[in-house]
Amino acid sequence: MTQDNTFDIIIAGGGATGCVIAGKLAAANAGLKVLILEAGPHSLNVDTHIQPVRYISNLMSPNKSSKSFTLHVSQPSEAVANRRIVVPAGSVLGGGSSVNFMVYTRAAASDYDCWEKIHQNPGWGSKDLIPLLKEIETYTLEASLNSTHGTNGPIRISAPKEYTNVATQFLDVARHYDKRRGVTDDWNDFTNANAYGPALVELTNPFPSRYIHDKTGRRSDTAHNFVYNQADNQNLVVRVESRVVRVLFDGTRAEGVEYVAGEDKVNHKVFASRLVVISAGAFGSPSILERSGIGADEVLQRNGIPQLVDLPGVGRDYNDHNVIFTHYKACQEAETIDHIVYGTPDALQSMADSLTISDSPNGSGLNAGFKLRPSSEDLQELGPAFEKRWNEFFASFPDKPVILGGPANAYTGIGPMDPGEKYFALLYALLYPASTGSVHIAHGLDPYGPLDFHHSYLENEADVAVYRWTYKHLREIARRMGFYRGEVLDSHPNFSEKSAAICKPEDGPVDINAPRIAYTVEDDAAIDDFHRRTIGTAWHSMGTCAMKPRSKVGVVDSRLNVYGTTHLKVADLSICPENVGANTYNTALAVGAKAAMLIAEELVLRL
Ligand SMILES: Cc1cc2nc3c(=O)[nH]c(=O)nc-3n(C[C@H](O)[C@H](O)[C@H](O)COP(=O)(O)OP(=O)(O)OC[C@H]3O[C@@H](n4cnc5c(N)ncnc54)[C@H](O)[C@@H]3O)c2cc1C
Repeated sequence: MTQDNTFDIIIAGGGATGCVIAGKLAAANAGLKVLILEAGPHSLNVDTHIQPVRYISNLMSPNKSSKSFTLHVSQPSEAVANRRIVVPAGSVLGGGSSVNFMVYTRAAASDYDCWEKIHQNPGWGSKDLIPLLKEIETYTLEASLNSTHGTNGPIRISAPKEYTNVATQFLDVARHYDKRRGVTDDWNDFTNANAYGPALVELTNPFPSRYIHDKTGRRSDTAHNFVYNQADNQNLVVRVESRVVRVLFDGTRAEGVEYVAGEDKVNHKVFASRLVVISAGAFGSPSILERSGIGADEVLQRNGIPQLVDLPGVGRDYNDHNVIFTHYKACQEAETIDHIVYGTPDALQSMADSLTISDSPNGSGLNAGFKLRPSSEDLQELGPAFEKRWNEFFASFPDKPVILGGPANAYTGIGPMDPGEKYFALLYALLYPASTGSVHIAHGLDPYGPLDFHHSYLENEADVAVYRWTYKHLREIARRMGFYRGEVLDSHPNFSEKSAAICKPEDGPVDINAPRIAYTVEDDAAIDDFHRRTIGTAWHSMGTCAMKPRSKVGVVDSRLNVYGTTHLKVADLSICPENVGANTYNTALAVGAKAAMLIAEELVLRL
């Protein structure tokens, strides 16, 4: 063991959460030796990571598997028409924060309160986490600054100062068609859960606000804002392209980790005198635990790994937000970003400067959105399949939306586009899927081996019912929009030719007061079938090392300690004991800040 191989703290995984933990602790404690081991490459000043405009082309690039993403391929499932679903996870310093869509939404306060009260985690309620989230951000949208937003943190949130006409038209129709809900000026105060938002310039707090620096136009990731900004701190060490195999133990005390690095995959060992923190995300963290002998008996036996701690919760309760995209044809007046989504590298380069500035309306392609809860009338339509779920999970928590989504100013499907045509998409993501899946290792100690991954999308009829209701509701809004020219057939249900719901090209919209389309039982089956054939990930994986009592099959306690071990914590979205009603980067920031606090308390460090 050489001096170079001993650190105070080792962070296994330099993603959204890991960079916050490492950066905060290193910045406040000059002598503290912190090592980040990250499976992916550096992101320092790399265009595809810092220029917001490149996020879609980066994700859609055929080379995405090579560097900054790991593609997790699920087992086929009947509930999704026997497809295997691919879930890309960021694999680069900054993790998801360096590749994500930068959409800024925040959870419901009751999400964290349930973590605290129902799942018995003192210190994790909204009263504890909201102040941390306030501290971490600088929210640059002026007039609507409410008490939950911060003004002095490293993560800068901005909003476009102009909007595409697709966004404004969507919201205009929504506010006139769906008068019950209306348009709000702050989605992100932890309470607002049933409205469209807003994109109309007289309103002050547009949705989605973005994790984009208001002055530089750069992505607000955790790699640059917590780690690369400390380049002169010799005690904060980052080793990239270094994949952690397992934790090394002295008895049940974590004393270091084994990892492989470089083209030749050379094996290394490093040691932590004070703490090992696993922060490798919802796929990586349970895998590292299982390779370390911590997990369910049968999983470890299948992989020939001797058991150190019997912890059957490892890899269970995989959760995600899944998403559906429907596409509509638009007339030529619609402002879309198809040229960006499908742009050549040269075209992207020439647009990059102007499109990274915060004034750009088109930088993200998402300028409006909604968080919706069904009304009592809607609940009738949703029927018995959703009733139990509603009563048990949603009814007592008015801040929990059921579905989140919005219009995207582009064709984001995989089928051919007609050259010269314009499109918009309506996307909708289920926020608290009722069914949960699992992630386990399947190749022994091989850290590159594909995982045994079950997503569980649409395995519960309650989830199927919510999607069916949402499809119908959004189609009514789309067909009232002035730009609407009919549905793109291969991204809608295959209704029978005789159906009143059949999709076809149209010359223009229907009247705002037109009757709703009447769907038959066969039509409903076609909608469900469409959802099963097309549902995909919303890139929000979590829950596989849940913070719950051990008796309730938890993996870590409320101080993030792995049960049955010492000097070992897990800190990333794998610890979420239950889903949140928003995009998940914000919750990763909360977990990072809270973990840094807990570690500082225990190791008597400054923060
Ligand atoms: C394509 C995409 C779009 C998204 N869009 C949005 C959005 O618009 N808004 C939003 O709020 N959220 C969004 N998210 C979600 C958000 O980015 C994630 O929820 C968040 O990054 C999760 O943080 P984490 O720390 O749990 O994991 P990650 O950020 O995934 O970090 C885990 C890190 O661990 C590394 N790792 C894994 N295994 C190992 C190993 N064995 N050894 C070493 N390192 C390892 C990975 O390479 C990765 O860097 C998106 C995510 C993706 C992937």
